[in-house]
Amino acid sequence: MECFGARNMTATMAVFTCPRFKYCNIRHELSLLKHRRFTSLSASSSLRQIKCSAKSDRCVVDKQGISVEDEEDYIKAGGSELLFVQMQQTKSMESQSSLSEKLPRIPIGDCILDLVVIGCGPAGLALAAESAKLGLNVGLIGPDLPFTNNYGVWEDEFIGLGLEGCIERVWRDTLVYLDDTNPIRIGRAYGRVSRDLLHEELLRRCVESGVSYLSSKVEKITESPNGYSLIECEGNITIPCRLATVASGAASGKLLQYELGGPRVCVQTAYGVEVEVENNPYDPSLMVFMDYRDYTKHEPQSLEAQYPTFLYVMPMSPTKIFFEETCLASKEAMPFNLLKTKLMSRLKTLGVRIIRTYEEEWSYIPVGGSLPNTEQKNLAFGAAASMVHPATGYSVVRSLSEAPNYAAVIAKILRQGQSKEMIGLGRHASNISKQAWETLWPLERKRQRAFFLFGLAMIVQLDIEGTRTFFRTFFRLPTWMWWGFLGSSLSSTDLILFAFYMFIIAPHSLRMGLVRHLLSDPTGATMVKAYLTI
Ligand SMILES: CC(C)=CCC/C(C)=C/C=C/C(C)=C/C=C/C(C)=C/C=C/C=C(C)/C=C/C=C(C)/C=C/C=C(\C)CCC=C(C)C
Repeated sequence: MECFGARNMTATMAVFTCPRFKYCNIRHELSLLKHRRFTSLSASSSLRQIKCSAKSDRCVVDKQGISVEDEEDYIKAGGSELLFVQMQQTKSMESQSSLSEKLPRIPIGDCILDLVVIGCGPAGLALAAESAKLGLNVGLIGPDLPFTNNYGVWEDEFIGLGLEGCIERVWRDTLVYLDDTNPIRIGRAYGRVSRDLLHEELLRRCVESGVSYLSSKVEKITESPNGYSLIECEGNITIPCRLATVASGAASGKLLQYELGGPRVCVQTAYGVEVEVENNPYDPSLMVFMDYRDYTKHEPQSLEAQYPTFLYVMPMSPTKIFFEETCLASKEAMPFNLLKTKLMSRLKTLGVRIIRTYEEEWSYIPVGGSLPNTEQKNLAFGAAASMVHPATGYSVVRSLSEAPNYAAVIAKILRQGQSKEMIGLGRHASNISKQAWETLWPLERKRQRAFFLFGLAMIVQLDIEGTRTFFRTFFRLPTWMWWGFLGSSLSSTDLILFAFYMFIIAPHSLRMGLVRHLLSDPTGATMVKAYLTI
């Protein structure tokens, strides 16, 4: 059982995670909470949260993405604003196999693993499997948790990864509504990933390639006198390895260092429900990527109006629908109760009547922020390596598609390192991780990211009308441009073309906004600098 604290938050604050909620013991959690002295939680609010947390899976980070497990230590370190990353409720994950049952246990003793991957989400499992396939002796460490997210993907991208078998539902076309007139037809099939099938598939790859596993939480990574990484886990277990890669999501700050003085972290927040409804107004054969129509007509000054949100709709059948009210990005996290209120009032105006709720989902995705410090020996992958697309919040496809190449580079540097160790240069060999970091974040990728961060900073300052104008222009770009933008496949040169194209087709107000933003926002100067760096 792990326990996390939070304060300065809205009514539903993060409390703890419970690996497999069926084993929860509420009394035990209460005493843990008291022990950890979460002074800012009143008894009644704790109780309410414990009840809901007994069915949830959450984790706390501060604004820098640092995982916080002991509030007192955190306050001593000068932290103040804690936020939770993600919370899932009322979901059934029983059908997913447990990693401990399927994978052999990491041998504890003198054995030195080639690579330890920390974190058992899609990025961690994919990297562990790909690395072991190349002959490395790979250990995976992290809590044995099921996948809880509802991932949505462009079908073509998942086919490209050979993972089409994990898509549970495909919509042949996708719509974007920006106003009450005709929706934009995207002309691209979208799919909902079955979290159970994806988990099974990635686990199967780990089993086949010989990954070993330890269900534990990593406390810290240190270095032994002979240059090995020591993965210190709870319960005084230490696993030695030649290289460690942290893939435990956005809250991995405790195990990694990030560049100082980078752009601030923004947040994508969403509240979703999978429900049985009456009067579904959406065509069940089409997925709605973004419905930015405003049904609530909030006062311009109201809090609701300050956060432009859209509805993301996946009709699973004519009556069973997944609705997610989403705030694409904001400087401060949009309170979840507000997202829920917005969703319910939108559905009411649409005439949708909920007759049964199957699932509820809260999603918190930090976007933007700093890159990991690429001088450090420990590597990172997935959200821990800042691989989340800053302007969309998507990351799974990028992690899955980059895993084979990243694994190949890790295997190569470990082989090079091995020959140096053999001739006695082990400890003095130059930082063997540098090549891997450069594979993940070469200059070209940094330029692209600087461009995305500029776009993100632009989006977060737009009001609802500005947002609609922005996306009306974005979706009028040539298809290859906006497809490539969303899939992070445009080169930095393509992105310049993209910017000029967008500028040319944009209405006057947006053009002025783009130029103003370029000249006045710090991300504009950073982007120009990144483009000029060779
Ligand atoms: C659970 C989970 C995992 C999740 C859930 C949540 C959700 C539902 C989500 C969803 C999401 C979405 C849908 C998203 C989407 C997104 C998008 C579409 C985005 C887009 C973006 C765009 C952008 C940013 C753009 C940009 C642009 C730019 C930057 C431009 C620029 C230009 C310029 C600069 C110009 C200049 C010129 C001269 C000066 C001449």
